[in-house]
Parts: sequence; C-alpha cells; structure tokens
Amino acid sequence: MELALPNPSSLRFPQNDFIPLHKCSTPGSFHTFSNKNLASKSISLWRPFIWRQPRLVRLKAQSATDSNASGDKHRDDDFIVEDVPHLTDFLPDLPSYTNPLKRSQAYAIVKKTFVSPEDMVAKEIIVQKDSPRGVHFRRAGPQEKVFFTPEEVRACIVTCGGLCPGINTVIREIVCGLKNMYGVDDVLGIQGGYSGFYSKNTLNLTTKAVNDIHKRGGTFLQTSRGGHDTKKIVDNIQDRRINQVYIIGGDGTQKGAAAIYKEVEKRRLKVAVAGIPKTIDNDIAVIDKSFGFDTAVEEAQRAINAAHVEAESMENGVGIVKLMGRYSGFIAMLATLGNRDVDCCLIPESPFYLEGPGGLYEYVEQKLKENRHVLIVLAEGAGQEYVAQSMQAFQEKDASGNRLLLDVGLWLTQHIKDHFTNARKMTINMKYIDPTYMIRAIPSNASDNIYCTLLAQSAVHGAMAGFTGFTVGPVNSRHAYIPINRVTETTNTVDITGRMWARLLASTNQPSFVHHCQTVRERVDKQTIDRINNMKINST
Ligand SMILES: Nc1ncnc2c1ncn2[C@@H]1O[C@H](COP(=O)(O)OP(=O)(O)OP(=O)(O)O)[C@@H](O)[C@H]1O
Ligand SMILES: O=P(O)(O)OC[C@H]1O[C@](O)(CO)[C@@H](O)[C@@H]1O
Ligand SMILES: [Mg+2]
Repeated sequence: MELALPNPSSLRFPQNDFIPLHKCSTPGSFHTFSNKNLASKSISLWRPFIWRQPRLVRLKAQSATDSNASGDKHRDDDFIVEDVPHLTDFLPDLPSYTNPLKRSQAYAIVKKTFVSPEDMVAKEIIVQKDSPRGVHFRRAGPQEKVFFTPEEVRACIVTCGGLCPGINTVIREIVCGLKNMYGVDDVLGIQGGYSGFYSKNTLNLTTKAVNDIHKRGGTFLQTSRGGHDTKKIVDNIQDRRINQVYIIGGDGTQKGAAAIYKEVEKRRLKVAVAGIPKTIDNDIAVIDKSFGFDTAVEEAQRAINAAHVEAESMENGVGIVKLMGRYSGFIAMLATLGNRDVDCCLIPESPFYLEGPGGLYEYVEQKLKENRHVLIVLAEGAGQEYVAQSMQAFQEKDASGNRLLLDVGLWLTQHIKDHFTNARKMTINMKYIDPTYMIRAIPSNASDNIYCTLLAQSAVHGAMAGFTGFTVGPVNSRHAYIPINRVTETTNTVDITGRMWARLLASTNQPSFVHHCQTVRERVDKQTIDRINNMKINST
C-alpha cells in the first residue's frame, strides 16, 4: 500500500500558525501543529521556525482519519524535531552573512555546498510500517547563512576528562577548519581543562602549531577533572572576548558545556558553545560511537593476544586482561568479539558469580580440561560489589565526583588462584595483564582520524552558523547537531538483553550467569538497573 505521508522537506508552515514555544508550553514540552494548517498553506518558513522556536517540536502531520484518493487510510504520523538552540533565540537582531565557504579552495567546485536546513537525521532507522516517524535531529554540515564574520571570531578549545585517542586530531581539525574554510585566525587553547579558563594562560593555536599533533596521543592542551565553575568560566570567556567555545569531553564535560551555554544565554552573549563528545568508554547517549573507541579496541588486541600466548604456552595457563569501562563494558565486549581466543568476557552490566553450578570457577575448570588454558577479558567496572565486599573499602572519588574503582583484575586473579590451589588442589599458571592506560594513551588510527575530522568540521560549521548548546555526532551514520542535554540525560550501557551481547555469548559460549529460577529478562533488567543506579548514586 502506498502511504501518502508528507515528506519533511515538503512541509511548509505559515507564519501565523507559529506559536512561540514560551507562550504555549513549558520548555521541553511538545508543540502540536494542526493537520489543517499543514495541509492548506504552502509558505516556506521552515528555517526561521526551526531557529527561533522550539528545542522540541512535534509535528502532527496527518490525522488517522484522512484518506487518499484510492480510499486507503493514512496513518497517524508524528515527525519530531529535537532541534538545537540558535544565537538568535536570545539575540533576535543578529545580522547574518552569506557563508564564505564557496570562496574557499576546498569548496570551490563542490556542487551542493550547503546542507538543507530541512535535512533531518532520524534517531531510529529501524521502524515498522505503522510506527510513528519519531525523533529527528538537524543534519550537521555547512549552512547557507553564517552569523559570524571571519574577523570577529575569537574561538577557544578546551579538553576535559580522561584521555582518548584522537583528541589531538579534533583540536587540529577545528583550528584548520576554522582557518581553511572560514578564514578565522584567532583560536585560543585553554590549558588543563575547565579550570584552565580561570587559572592558566592561553595558547595561540595556529595551523602551524597544531600541524602534526594528531600523530601524538593525549591532548596537546592537557586535561583535568573537577574545577568546573560556570560563572568564573563565563566571566573569563567574556573578559577574553571569546565568541566560539569548542568543548571536547565526556558526559561530565558535556554537562559542564550545557551549564556554560545556559549562563551565556542568561547573559545574552554572542557566544556559540559546541560540544564534541569524547570518551573511551563509548557511553555517550544518542551517538553511534565515540571517537578513539575503535583505536582502543584495536590496541586491546595486543594485550589479549599476549595473554593468550602466555596462557597457552603453559600447563593450565589462565590469562586475565583488564580493560577500561567504568559503567559500560563496550570496550571489553568489542575487544572480545574482535578477537577469537577469549573464553569469557565480564562486564559491569552483566552480573556474574564464582561458586557453584553455572559459576565462573566451574567454567574455568571446564576450559582448562578442554584446552589446557583459559582466557578472560574483564572490564574494570565488572564485579565491583564483590571487590568492595571483600576489601570492605570505603568509596573514594576523583575530582569530578566519579567513583574510583577497586581493582577487580587483581581481586579475580587472587580468587581464581586460591580456588584452584586450595579447594581444587590444581596447579595453575596465572598471567594477569592490565593495559588500562595503554589503550587510550595512543594516537588514533586512520578511521578514527577521519571520524575526528568530520566531528571537528561539523562543529565549526555549526558554530559559524550560530547554533549553540549543541553536541555533534553521528546518528545512524549521519552527522547531526544534537541538543547537549539530550546526550547527558542518560549514558549508554551494553544491553545484555540485546542481540549484541547474545552474539558475544554465542561466540565465546561462556555462561550467561543467569539463574533459572526467574525469567531471564526480568531478573537481568532489574539487577542491571539497580546496579547502575547504585553506582551513579554512589558517584554523585
Ligand atoms: N554535572 C556537571 N556540571 C558541570 N560540570 C561538570 C559536571 N560533571 C562534570 N563536570 C566537569 O566536567 C569535567 C570532566 O568531567 P569528568 O571528569 O567526569 O570526565 P568526562 O567528561 O565525563 O570524561 P570521561 O568520563 O570520558 O573521562 C570536569 O572538569 C568536571 O568538573
Ligand atoms: O583518567 P583517570 O582519572 O584515571 O580515570 C580513568 C577512567 O576514565 C575512563 O577512561 C573514562 O571515563 C574510564 O574508563 C576510567 O575508569
Ligand atoms: Mg565520564
């Protein structure tokens, strides 16, 4: 059946039908447009509507009772745009300019230089025939109008939180993108994370200064945890006459970026705030994957392969590799799936137990009998409750308030040794490898470098076009501008009731550690949710 659904790009909204969001609903609520308005008029006002109005818009495109010519029922269809703020939301008289990109060497012969303001990226791409069209984000890329002249831009870049391969590539490409696409020369580097805004001098970032930094791991600007003081940071932004702020960091950093954007808006400053999501844990919501993650997974192979070689070279060799992953086991899961020698992968989301039928000891013994060796990959956040119990440790936190983890690798190593030596009277050869920082303190690989370039250039296009309070990232492989709050309201964790985890279980054939007495889904969901909530409460 042909469904007569309006294409978003064909939707036109007459100005009189717009009700400013602040007059009709509270921020974050939905605004519904009537079918009559959509169907009857055709005036192209999409762009000002998007820019000036809501962050969250619900367009009710057609009513369930409408029929097309052949008498088929139209489905009740929703098209939701979660748009990012724009400087004109609080500075309505800002002048705009023709984007100079066409004049740049890079874009001189490009056919379709600009992204259509009507292009939206769907959050969900797996849909059923009758499902609503759902949430969409603005497509990232060069925009026809910009709200800064090259001469007036004074940009700054800051990096916060833990390291990740590719940070230097993002820094480099922001500097080069601003210069080579928009002719912007004035870019400052804020040193040492958020506190660097008010406690350190800035660096002048020229294309020459950043030319080869992508070949090094770490961050050229240094980083830190803690020290976010919104007022002091925005005072400093004002004092230094900075008007574009590029903030590279994880979930904590993005929350800080949202606070800076809010303060900038309150003070009505012409300052675009752009977040570039960074985290080795790959736990940032909405986006497909964070940069540097692939590089880290690849690097983890070296440790896993070494542990395998060690373990298989001895009688009853037990190799254990501990990888990063505070609340989420993505690195461990993908590193395991990318290898083929791992017998068991333990992650924070999936509870495990040691003793008894279906437990880890039983499985290790079975593998030792079958293969004379066994290889375990462990995310650092796995089994934290056991370690805490046995060490009676009190909870320490880092400067940002993140809980400091106990060493589950050492704990597991010791327990397996004790069990086999004492209870089973077996001699085992334990080889424990902890490459924790080695997988993130390296330069990014080629594909991450490409990804970093896209992120940086998208951020530059967005800021130049006057968007603010946004994070940039790929959603279903298409780069989009996402409201910062959207990526900080939740964090991604491995869905152990999902098919990816099942693929891993099917590949390793390890126990799922789920008792048979309750339905799998209920028990696992509850335990995971309780455990993650508990970890988060503990770390706030
Ligand atoms: N809720 C918040 N509001 C404002 N600033 C925050 C908030 N949470 C964290 N920050 C600040 O963000 C910066 C980085 O936070 P954090 O150390 O948690 O790392 P992150 O950005 O989450 O990166 P990662 O977890 O990948 O290492 C710190 O300077 C911290 O003070
Ligand atoms: O760099 P730090 O402060 O030692 O923190 C390490 C943590 O940072 C991360 O790399 C990212 O959050 C975690 O995987 C790890 O637990
Ligand atoms: Mg974090």
